[in-house]
Amino acid sequence: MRVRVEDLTVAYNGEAVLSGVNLEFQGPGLVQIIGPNGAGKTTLLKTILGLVKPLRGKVLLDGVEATGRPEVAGRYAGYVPQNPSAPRLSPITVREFVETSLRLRGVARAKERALEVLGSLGLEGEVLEARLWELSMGMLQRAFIARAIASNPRILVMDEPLASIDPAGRREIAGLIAGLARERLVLMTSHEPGLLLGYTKAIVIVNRGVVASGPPSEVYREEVLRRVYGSSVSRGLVLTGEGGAHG
Ligand SMILES: Nc1ncnc2c1ncn2[C@@H]1O[C@H](COP(=O)(O)OP(=O)(O)OP(=O)(O)O)[C@@H](O)[C@H]1O
Repeated sequence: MRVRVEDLTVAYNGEAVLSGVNLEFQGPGLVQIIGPNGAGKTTLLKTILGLVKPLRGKVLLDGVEATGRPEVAGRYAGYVPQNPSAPRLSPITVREFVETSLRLRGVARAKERALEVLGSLGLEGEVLEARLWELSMGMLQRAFIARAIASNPRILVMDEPLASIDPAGRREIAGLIAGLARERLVLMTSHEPGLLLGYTKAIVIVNRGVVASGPPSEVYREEVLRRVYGSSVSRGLVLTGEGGAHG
């Protein structure tokens, strides 16, 4: 479980949003990608997943080139997108959501596997037959995590999984993420890195490029953060993770 990004430059409509990005992560463990709004965090994740094709550079997942190739990246990495949502009134149930994704991948015993993975995330009993769109944000996040890990990818990519969830639910999801990162490489973006700091092996600060990358003790320091966030650090939004700095 290794992610390597080499000399990545990504542009939208001719304007670079990430330039000269070089990163390497080895799992298992949790990597938190932080940075101001519009810094390019989601773009970095989508490029790692092959969903965005860079102008220049390479993405290697376990040594296999996945640049601009979501069908290759999808064999190595599961993805929980930002603000997961289900179309209102859609009839799909929680169980079907995960089971269908496994069937599409040709996984045998899809129903059993779906129930197993949903159960491991605390989704069981009546909730399995609830419509996806009826779930609370915390439950919906769990269903999307279940779908992302159901086929056992070695890498899990999550885009702001703690956003839009109430504080109690956020602590529960943070606990789940810490557990998931024991067995796989988890890359997540966050505006609240403080909540999982004790479980984090590396922090990457992105601001249209990589500003800093390394263990929290080296990177998650006021003097480094102040360069990127300016005064919001002194208001405690970033250092404590308790603020409302959502994007
Ligand atoms: N599909 C797109 N087409 C054009 N511009 C885009 C596209 N996606 C993102 N951008 C722009 O690229 C920049 C980086 O966006 P990105 O979503 O990667 O940032 P982010 O760090 O994830 O932000 P946030 O914390 O607000 O979610 C922003 O200026 C955004 O407006």
